[in-house]
Amino acid sequence: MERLYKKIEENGFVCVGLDTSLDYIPEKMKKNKSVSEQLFDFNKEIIDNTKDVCAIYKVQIAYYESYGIEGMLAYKNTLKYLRDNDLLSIADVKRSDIAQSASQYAKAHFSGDFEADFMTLNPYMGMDSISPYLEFIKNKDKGVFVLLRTSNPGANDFECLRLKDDSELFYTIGDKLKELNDKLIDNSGYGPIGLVVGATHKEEVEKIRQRYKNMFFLIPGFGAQKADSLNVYKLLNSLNGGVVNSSRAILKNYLNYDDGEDKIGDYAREKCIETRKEIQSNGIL
Ligand SMILES: O=C(O)c1cc(=O)[nH]c(=O)n1[C@@H]1O[C@H](COP(=O)(O)O)[C@@H](O)[C@H]1O
Repeated sequence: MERLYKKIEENGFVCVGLDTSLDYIPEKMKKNKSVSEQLFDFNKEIIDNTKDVCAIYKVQIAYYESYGIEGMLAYKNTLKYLRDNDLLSIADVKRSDIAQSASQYAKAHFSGDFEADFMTLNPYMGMDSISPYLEFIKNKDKGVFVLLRTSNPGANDFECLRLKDDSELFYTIGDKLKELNDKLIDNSGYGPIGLVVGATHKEEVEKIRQRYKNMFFLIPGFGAQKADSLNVYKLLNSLNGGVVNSSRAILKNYLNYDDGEDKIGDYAREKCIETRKEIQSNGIL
C-alpha cells in the first residue's frame, strides 16, 4: 500500500481500467496481427501515454478470458509490461472459493505468468475464503480489494439486506475486514486489505469513509457509469485514500475526435487528466 500511496502522491489517484475489447480497437491498428498482439498493442499505447498521470492499472480479466488463450496471452503480456516498467497493477478477478482453492487463486495471480500487485476478491463465501491470500500479502507485499458496496444497480439485492439489528449486511463484512486490516497498517496509514466502494450510491459515502478510515478504497463508477464527482471526492479521504477507476471513458475517449484513431494514447491521457481535475475541483467548491 505504501508503493501505491507514493504513486498517488506523484501522479494522482486515477486508476486506468484496461477493460480492453477488440470492439474498441480501430481496424488499422489490428491489421496483420494476432488477437493477443491487437489487445496488447492497444494496452501498450494506453499505458505509454498515461503512466505519469495515473496511479495504477486495473486489468479486468473477463475481457481477456473471453478471447481464450490469445486473450490470456495478452493479459499475461500486459501484466509483464507493467511490472517491467515499475508500474502497479490490480488483477480484477473477483475471486471467491474455499480455502484450498483460494490458495491456488492467490498463487495464480500473485506469482508466475499472471502476477499482479493487487487482486479483487468477493467476500460472500466467508473469511476463510479471504485468509489464504494473507501469506502473499505478508510475504510478497501484495494487497487485495474486497467487494464492499459495488457500483451496479443490483448491489442492493444482497449487500444491503437488513440484519436483525437493522444494519446492512455489507457493514458486517466491512467490519470483519477492518479487523484483519488493522493488524497490517503500514507507514502510509493504510493496510493492504482494501475495499471496493462504488461511487454511484450517494447516501452512504460519508458513513463508509468514516467507518473504514484506515482502509484504502478502489472506487469504480466514475465515467461510463456516471457517478457524481462529489461522491468520489468524499470517498477519497483528502485525495489519497483511494484510487478512482475509469475504464471505458478513458479507453474510448479517442472515438470522440475526428483524428482519434491516430491519437488513442493522447486522448486517453487527456481523459485521465480531466478525470483528476474534475474530482479535485470539489475540494475548492
Ligand atoms: O471491482 C471492480 O473493479 C468493480 C466493482 C464495482 O462495483 N463496479 C465496477 O464497475 N467494477 C469494475 O470497474 C470497471 C468499470 O468500468 P467502466 O464503467 O467502463 O469505467 C469494470 O472493470 C468493472 O468490472
